[in-house]
Amino acid sequence: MTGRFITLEGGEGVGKSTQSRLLVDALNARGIDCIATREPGGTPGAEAIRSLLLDGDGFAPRAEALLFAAARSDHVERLIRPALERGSWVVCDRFLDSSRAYQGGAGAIGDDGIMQLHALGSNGLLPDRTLLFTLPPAEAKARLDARDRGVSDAIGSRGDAYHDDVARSFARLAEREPERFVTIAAGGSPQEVHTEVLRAIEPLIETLA
Ligand SMILES: Nc1ncnc2c1ncn2[C@@H]1O[C@H](COP(=O)(O)OP(=O)(O)OP(=O)(O)O)[C@@H](O)[C@H]1O
Ligand SMILES: Cc1cn([C@H]2C[C@H](O)[C@@H](COP(=O)(O)O)O2)c(=O)[nH]c1=O
Repeated sequence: MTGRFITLEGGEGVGKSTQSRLLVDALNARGIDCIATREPGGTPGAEAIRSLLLDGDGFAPRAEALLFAAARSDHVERLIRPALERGSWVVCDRFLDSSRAYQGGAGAIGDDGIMQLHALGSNGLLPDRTLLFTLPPAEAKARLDARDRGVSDAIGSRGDAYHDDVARSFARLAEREPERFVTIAAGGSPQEVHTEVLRAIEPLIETLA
């Protein structure tokens, strides 16, 4: 029996980490073995790459895309695939679609380039369901200001035009793959958004019955 692989995607500060925690707790409460993880990160090597990518001065565009793909490769091989193979569900805060939106669409690499890296690095693993959270930029900014008090990392600190492009790229991906993506308006309370998350995941839970 293989587990299910769920990813949470969207721009900065839309509530992915909050919803990841609520979802994992809800699945565990239903008796479904489930782990939470994140990208870039999730294994010691990938967390080390995360620090290089986000805490330093940044990289040239191709090096940046390769580093995200390398972190993902280690994460998939050492954590995600083994968990799925033993039947555990995996909830991942960001995955491939972040690379497609940030480095592919908004960056210089393009979608084909990101997908080639993913085919080589992670054998093309795709999630069973991807939840795309959307929020007007001003609301996301207010949440980030309250959380981070003006401090942001090497990618979060890119300008509004870049982040607008990221949001458009995510929307295009969701439009192209409606069988995998569910878009969720993230402007309600955490509990209201969580209700929509459960609605989106219910079909996967029903496959267990
Ligand atoms: N539905 C919500 N309503 C109001 N505030 C929220 C909501 N969801 C999350 N927050 C708050 O907004 C901030 C950002 O949320 P969170 O860290 O979950 O977002 P994120 O998408 O994971 O951010 P990042 O892209 O930086 O990783 C946090 O302080 C969190 O407590
Ligand atoms: C996986 C992934 C992430 N990013 C960017 C998006 C964010 O700016 C950071 C991650 O920070 P968070 O607080 O954990 O959301 O990294 C990216 O550009 N490409 C990717 O593949």
